[in-house]
Amino acid sequence: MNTSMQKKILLLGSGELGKEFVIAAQRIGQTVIAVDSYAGAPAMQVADGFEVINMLDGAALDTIVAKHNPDFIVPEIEAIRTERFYDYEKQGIKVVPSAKAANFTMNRKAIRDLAAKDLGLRTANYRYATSGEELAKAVAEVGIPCVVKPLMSSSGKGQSTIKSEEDIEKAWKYAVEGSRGDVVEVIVEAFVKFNSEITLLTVTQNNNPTLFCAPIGHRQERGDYQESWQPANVTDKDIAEAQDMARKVTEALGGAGIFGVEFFLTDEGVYFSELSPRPHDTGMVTLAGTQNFNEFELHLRAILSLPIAEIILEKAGASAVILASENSDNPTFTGVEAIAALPKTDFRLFGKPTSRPYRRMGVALVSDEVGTPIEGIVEKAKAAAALVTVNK
Ligand SMILES: Nc1ncnc2c1ncn2[C@@H]1O[C@H](COP(=O)(O)OP(=O)(O)OP(=O)(O)O)[C@@H](O)[C@H]1O
Ligand SMILES: NCC(=O)N[C@@H]1O[C@H](COP(=O)([O-])[O-])[C@@H](O)[C@H]1O
Ligand SMILES: [Mg+2]
Repeated sequence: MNTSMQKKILLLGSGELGKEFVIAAQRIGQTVIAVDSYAGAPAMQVADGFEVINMLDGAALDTIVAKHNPDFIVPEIEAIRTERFYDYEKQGIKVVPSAKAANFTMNRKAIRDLAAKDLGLRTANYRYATSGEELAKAVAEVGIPCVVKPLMSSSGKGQSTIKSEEDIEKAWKYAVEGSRGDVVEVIVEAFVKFNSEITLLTVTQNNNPTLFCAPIGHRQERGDYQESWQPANVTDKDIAEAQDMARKVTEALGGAGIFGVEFFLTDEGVYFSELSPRPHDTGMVTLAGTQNFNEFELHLRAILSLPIAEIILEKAGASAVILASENSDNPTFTGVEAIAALPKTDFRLFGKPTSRPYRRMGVALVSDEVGTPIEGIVEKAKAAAALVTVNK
């Protein structure tokens, strides 16, 4: 029997999250083939091999799965022909965290219906629409203000808030343009007036109990995260409620790996929003050394069925994004010396070969002793990120 710990991992999606995952995997001798729709993607720069394909093309996926015959398939983005995953699972390949988890979260409808209808979790009131007319009817039902999102999108792409009836047509067009898959359908959610929002990193394991990280707070603009911090200030009651919901939804999806479960905290209690069956962008704060294992190391350990004795909060920390402002085929950075000179501060530049307005190109990371007021750490991270400029 081959008891080699060295496994072959096919990573589907090769952005900044994938890059850190590959680095974690390389450190313990794993082999990773990184896949994305363009060459030179961040994770490809550190992987053993790479493939450039359209991951929504099932035949193209089949070809590379057959070519590499991996032990594990690790999805890193949502827009993948995830229906194929059920077959790969039948062939004996481990899909992470499970074919069902990747397939259900690719489409907001599947995961929202599972959470709200099957599991009875508290969510914003919602409807679906497949045309501008249906959207107008849906908006009338959920009420204004409301949020419109393509069923297949992430990082806020195609998302807008309807504040009056005049916004409906614009919201429909914007959602169709921002949709990533081939599905022309949107979800309309009642706007939740939350006090704050959190990501609860939840680690499901093959032979051990589910573990939770300290909650991560974050602030979003245009549906995309700007700063995140850990630990977030959350009452014990809200934590218990969020953990209970995270446990229910991750159990229903199955498999082993890290999940980023997103919640809104309101005066009426905790609302489930959505989840990533993989490391979460707001979880990049763990790269500041806030925990004994960062979110990428936790994902890897769970996948390989390596025991995780405990997750310890070792530092308080914050991350702030470094965004591009223009299109460029050769982006460069200024201010790197300035950020490097700051105490208790670190940074990542992802090495994305091109830039576009608002594309995330790097992240600033600040940490301090547990108990240090988190607001001050977030301000430091924002100031650090602001030192770095992406030039075209
Ligand atoms: N119903 C809602 N009420 C209030 N705010 C909302 C609602 N839905 C989304 N938002 C805001 O927009 C942000 C992004 O929404 P959501 O997480 O659904 O988008 P996404 O495109 O899946 O983003 P990502 O892939 O980065 O997680 C939320 O974190 C929240 O700040
Ligand atoms: N919220 C999801 C998320 O943060 N995903 C991360 O962004 C990359 C895409 O970036 P790009 O659009 O700049 O190529 C993805 O590959 C993943 O690492
Ligand atoms: Mg989200």
